[in-house]
Amino acid sequence: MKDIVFIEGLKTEAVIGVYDWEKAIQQTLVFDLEMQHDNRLPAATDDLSKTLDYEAISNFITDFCSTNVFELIETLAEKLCAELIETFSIHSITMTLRKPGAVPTANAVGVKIHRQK
Ligand SMILES: Nc1nc2c(c(=O)[nH]1)N=C([C@H](O)[C@@H](O)CO)CN2
Repeated sequence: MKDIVFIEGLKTEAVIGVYDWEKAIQQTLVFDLEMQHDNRLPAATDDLSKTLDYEAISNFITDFCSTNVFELIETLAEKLCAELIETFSIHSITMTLRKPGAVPTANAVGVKIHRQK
């Protein structure tokens, strides 16, 4: 089963970073998510409650980022994936997390993880 629900380019603000100056500011993070989900049941029933609600998940991510402080983006990605899997009963997630301001000479830096229930 290869169906997915995805979220692309979700921008959030977070206090994140290893250096002291980073602990006093908000920085932009950008998320891409691919979540495995059998889309046949929601399609057959036309019922939002049978699918992964990308709006609810986006709001959850935004809220998580604004209420948690970490040094590494690895830690944020790991803990957020665990919470999403538990809260929304997600079978598996591939999460790409970019920190656009971190290395001005790079197009993008970040992490990509895949986690399963
Ligand atoms: N693999 C990582 N490398 C770095 C991280 C990180 O979270 N994961 N963080 C930093 C600093 O916080 C950086 O973003 C400041 O510009 C450096 N390397």
